[in-house]
Amino acid sequence: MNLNDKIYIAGHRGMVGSAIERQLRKKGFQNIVTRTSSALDLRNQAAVNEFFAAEQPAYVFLAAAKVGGIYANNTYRAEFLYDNLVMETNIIHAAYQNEVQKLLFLGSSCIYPKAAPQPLKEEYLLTAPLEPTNEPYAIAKIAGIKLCEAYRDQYGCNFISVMPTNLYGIGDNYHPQNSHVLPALIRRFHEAKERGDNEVVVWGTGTPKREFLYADDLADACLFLMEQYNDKSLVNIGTGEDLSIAELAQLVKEAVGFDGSIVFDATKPDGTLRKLLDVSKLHSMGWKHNIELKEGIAMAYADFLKKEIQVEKV
Ligand SMILES: NC(=O)C1=CN([C@@H]2O[C@H](COP(=O)(O)OP(=O)(O)OC[C@H]3O[C@@H](n4cnc5c(N)ncnc54)[C@H](OP(=O)(O)O)[C@@H]3O)[C@@H](O)[C@H]2O)C=CC1
Ligand SMILES: C[C@H]1O[C@H](OP(=O)(O)OP(=O)(O)OC[C@H]2O[C@@H](n3cnc4c(=O)[nH]c(N)nc43)[C@H](O)[C@@H]2O)[C@@H](O)[C@@H](O)C1=O
Repeated sequence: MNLNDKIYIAGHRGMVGSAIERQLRKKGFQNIVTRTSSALDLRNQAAVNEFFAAEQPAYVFLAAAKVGGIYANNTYRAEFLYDNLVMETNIIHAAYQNEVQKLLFLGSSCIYPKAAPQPLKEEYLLTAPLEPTNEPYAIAKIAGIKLCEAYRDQYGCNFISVMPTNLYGIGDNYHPQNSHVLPALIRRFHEAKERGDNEVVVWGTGTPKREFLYADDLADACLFLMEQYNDKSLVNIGTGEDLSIAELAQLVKEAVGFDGSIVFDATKPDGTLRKLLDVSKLHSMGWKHNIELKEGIAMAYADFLKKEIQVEKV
């Protein structure tokens, strides 16, 4: 990518899109095109075609999606399938028609089979059934991967797919039900501390294990791959380290400074028991994450507090 190339970030207001924009601007890229979802609904094929024809971006980061945690995925199953299928299909087809030089598609670690061996290697895709709570989202993401592969095979498009692990960071979604576990726990422990509660409820048994990557590290890896990687096969992006939800809850409790106890609500779903990514492919290319979990949680909590103060002021 040259510094004056036109780059479109789909989903630039989201946690990942905004981190990609920060990284690009830090490196001196200025010719960045963005649209909010109200200015351009990416489910509208005619509007997407019109946008690409007018703007003619050279590079595309596809970070727009319907995103959420285990409850949202399991509840809004139709939206997670429909919105994601339509958005990625519209963008990938328009990128082909308008001769975009390179496109990076963001998938997710949930595309791998529920019972796959750990750590999850890229070649485990489509080898066994998926986790039921997020099957619609995973099917949409797998379709996105297959679109990138098919447009490469048939038309020679340089479209690549990356599979991030669970992410967190600046601008995360703190919705009490729809968010992912890390922002949900930051909010729940913080509110419990403010109210002086004795306990905090954590969903599930606490035994599932998850891997967490700070969004700015993910953005750095996306830029690295946009510059360096031109192959058909997917690339996992993570830290290669995981911990149990009970251990994560303890870390968040300490970061927030909550004194009470943690209780587990086993009536809530655990989801996949483990989904640790094998990141040896990315490491062998020379990329490794920078921000460790404890430091990242402290930064995410600081961002949460800043937003909470802003909301109080309005
Ligand atoms: N968060 C995570 O833990 C993980 C995320 N990912 C992937 O990373 C990518 C980004 O996720 P993340 O940043 O967390 O998600 P966010 O929910 O923070 O951001 C999603 C973005 O998508 C845009 N968007 C949603 N619907 C539409 C629409 N109909 N038309 C136009 N834009 C739309 C939103 O735009 P606007 O703000 O303008 O409404 C928003 O900026 C996704 O592909 C996700 O699947 C992968 C693994 C884990
Ligand atoms: C990124 C990834 O995100 C989703 O998958 P997930 O990894 O299961 O995501 P999660 O963050 O919501 O939960 C992780 C674990 O944590 C537990 N848990 C405890 N307490 C809370 C809690 O308060 N909220 C949430 N959400 N989970 C909680 C929860 O029960 C589960 O065991 C996918 O649907 C899919 O979209 C995807 O790709």
